[in-house]
Amino acid sequence: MTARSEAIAADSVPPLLEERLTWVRERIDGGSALVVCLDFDGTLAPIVDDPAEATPTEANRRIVAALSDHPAISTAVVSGRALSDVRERIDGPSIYAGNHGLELARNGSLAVHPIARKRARLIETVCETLETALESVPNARVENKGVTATVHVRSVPAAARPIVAERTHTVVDRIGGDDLEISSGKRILEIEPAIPWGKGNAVELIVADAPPDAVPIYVGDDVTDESAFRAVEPDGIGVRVGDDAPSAASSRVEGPDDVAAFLEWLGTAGVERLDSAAGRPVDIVDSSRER
Ligand SMILES: O=P(O)(O)OC[C@H]1O[C@H](O[C@H]2O[C@H](CO)[C@@H](O)[C@H](O)[C@H]2O)[C@H](O)[C@@H](O)[C@@H]1O
Repeated sequence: MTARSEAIAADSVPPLLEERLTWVRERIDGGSALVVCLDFDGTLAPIVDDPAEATPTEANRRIVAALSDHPAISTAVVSGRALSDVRERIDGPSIYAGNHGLELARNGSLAVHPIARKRARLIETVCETLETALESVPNARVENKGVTATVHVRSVPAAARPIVAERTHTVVDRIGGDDLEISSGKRILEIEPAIPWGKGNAVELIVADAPPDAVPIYVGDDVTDESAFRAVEPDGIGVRVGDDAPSAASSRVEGPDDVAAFLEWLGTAGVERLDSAAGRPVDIVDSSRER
């Protein structure tokens, strides 16, 4: 027995997912294909102090590339980062959504939400103003992502974080008025166009391209991933990574290493079930192959 077939026999998944395994298997048994949508920071890549240094774990890098090669699996990365940024950080998927779904690259074309595109100039002005307003705050960073921006406070001394929040709100209110809004994430303030559009909308578009009986899966770790969980549940599988915050995802794993273990399971036991249910010869994903 090879290591891979042993893994299949054990049907092993990360500990937190074990109690949901029957449910996960049932979802997969009902489909002929998978649409695997993955958040980036905190999901494929561990959270780090410097956002420019974020990189997927080696195991996630390999398994995402391997899943992307399987004919019955579509993979997508759905990130809060700019699309051009996240695309540089992980290879393989045929679909990328950036800026929380405001940018979507699929089927060879890139779509940008038209209102977001119009407000990019406002975002730029906000970023320039914030660079000056936050200059004196140690380690405050402004990330201009084109149609949105992020103010990072992870490395800002705790006592100075309220100052960053206050200055950011003042600048965004003054320059953006009703056209921009602020939401929060993991030690960040996200500055976005005030429009009802999020990751969930992008995931709905991605899933609509797949066969009707494809099983949608979304794995993510933060507040902005919640709309995406709602887009795939209850027929698909939502997996929240980390913390125990209330979530629309019905399953949980602990961190990026567990994400890799879950994706490995999908590529072995999951694919075996999928192929058998569809009456296809079993085509197990091999993530150990050098690429
Ligand atoms: O939707 P995601 O792909 O998870 O992107 C959300 C934000 O991720 C990045 O910030 C987060 O990760 C950084 C690196 O680990 C960390 O330093 C920061 O504190 C986290 O909030 C990214 O820089 C943002 O643009 C994304 O919106």
